[in-house]
Amino acid sequence: MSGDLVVLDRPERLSTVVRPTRVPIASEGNSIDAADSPHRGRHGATAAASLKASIRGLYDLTKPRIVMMILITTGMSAMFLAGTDLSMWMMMHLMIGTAAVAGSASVMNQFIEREADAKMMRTMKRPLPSGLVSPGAALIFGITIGLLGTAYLAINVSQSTAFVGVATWVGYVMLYTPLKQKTAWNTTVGAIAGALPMMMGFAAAGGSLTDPRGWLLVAVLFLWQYPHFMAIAWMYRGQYADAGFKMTPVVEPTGKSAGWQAIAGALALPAVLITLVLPYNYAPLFAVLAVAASFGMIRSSFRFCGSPNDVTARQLLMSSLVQLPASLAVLIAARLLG
Ligand code: HEM
Ligand SMILES: CC(C)=CCC/C(C)=C/CC/C(C)=C/COP(=O)(O)OP(=O)(O)O
Repeated sequence: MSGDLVVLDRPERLSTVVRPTRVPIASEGNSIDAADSPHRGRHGATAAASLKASIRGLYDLTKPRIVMMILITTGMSAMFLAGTDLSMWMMMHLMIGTAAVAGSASVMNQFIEREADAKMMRTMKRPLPSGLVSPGAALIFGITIGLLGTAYLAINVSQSTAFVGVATWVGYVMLYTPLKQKTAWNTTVGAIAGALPMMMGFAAAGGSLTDPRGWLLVAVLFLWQYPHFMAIAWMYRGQYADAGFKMTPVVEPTGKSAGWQAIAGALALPAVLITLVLPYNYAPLFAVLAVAASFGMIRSSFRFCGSPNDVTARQLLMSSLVQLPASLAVLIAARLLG
């Protein structure tokens, strides 16, 4: 999910073990052989550098940027329900537990996709295809932080939060990830997994899993992912096809289907936002703000659908990255000021 830097490397450098003799330049996600290093012979320094690089590789496997985005959306959802009653201790526990479970999901996703990731320029520098981390180490790490994170949420936040976390993990790792190679419907399943952390935040703030407000919050993030991901899927359609991923623009190359899906998500989103702000004071004002926050992404979706190309797709991706924080800000403002 992240926009990894692509540094040239040989994809045939696939490895099944962490290579103790290689000193990777972790910041570049690249690596060089110890034999090339001027520090050859300084075993302590070499071992320390190798350990540091392996730790950095495990950290990168968690996809820290998507974890950060998930934490922001989860936290905003909790804030929307709790308002000024929000407990900072609860938030801290929610962030720690959710980061571990979401990080685990990303590690497992890359463990399963390590061969496909080696075929895409966008992902071939990741820790598994580049050989920085062994599949065995990734598997143990992913399972360990997933179990610890789930237990942490159940003990320190609530059992319902932990339950939704597990459902999200299963949806992402066991459904979305294998479906990417089978059907373009994978995006719908991935969007459900991407949106469920909203329900984790809602449940953490004391919300019931049957409260429609929680599901409206889930719907916000679910719908947003269509324009967000259709733009990305168009830009990387060649790489996705090479890696065997059946994204919409791969199976329907005109881009029209991707365009219509982007439009549908972009248009439905403000309707859900308006429904959420209706109960609060100044609802008409916040409804107008919700439409204003959505306008750029709606316009970009129509432009993309009318003429699917790399420029309109990039504009759509950019507008999606503005639209999400703007929408969340409108919701929080309605809750706190309305
Ligand atoms: C079906 C679900 C999703 C898919 C398949 C997806 C995929 C991606 C991909 C491949 C990129 C990299 C684009 C590039 O390299 O140019 C990206 C970027 C991004 N995504 Fe998503 N995403 C999804 C859901 C989400 C969700 C739920 C969030 C927020 C909670 C999110 C936030 C972002 C952000 C902020 C970026 C830009 C920064 C970055 O590259 O890390 N995405 N997404
Ligand atoms: C709390 C918890 C368990 C959260 C996990 C949910 C999660 C990580 C959602 C991310 C959304 C998503 C489908 C991203 C794309 O992955 P991708 O595999 O298509 O991205 P890639 O091609 O960059 O690997």
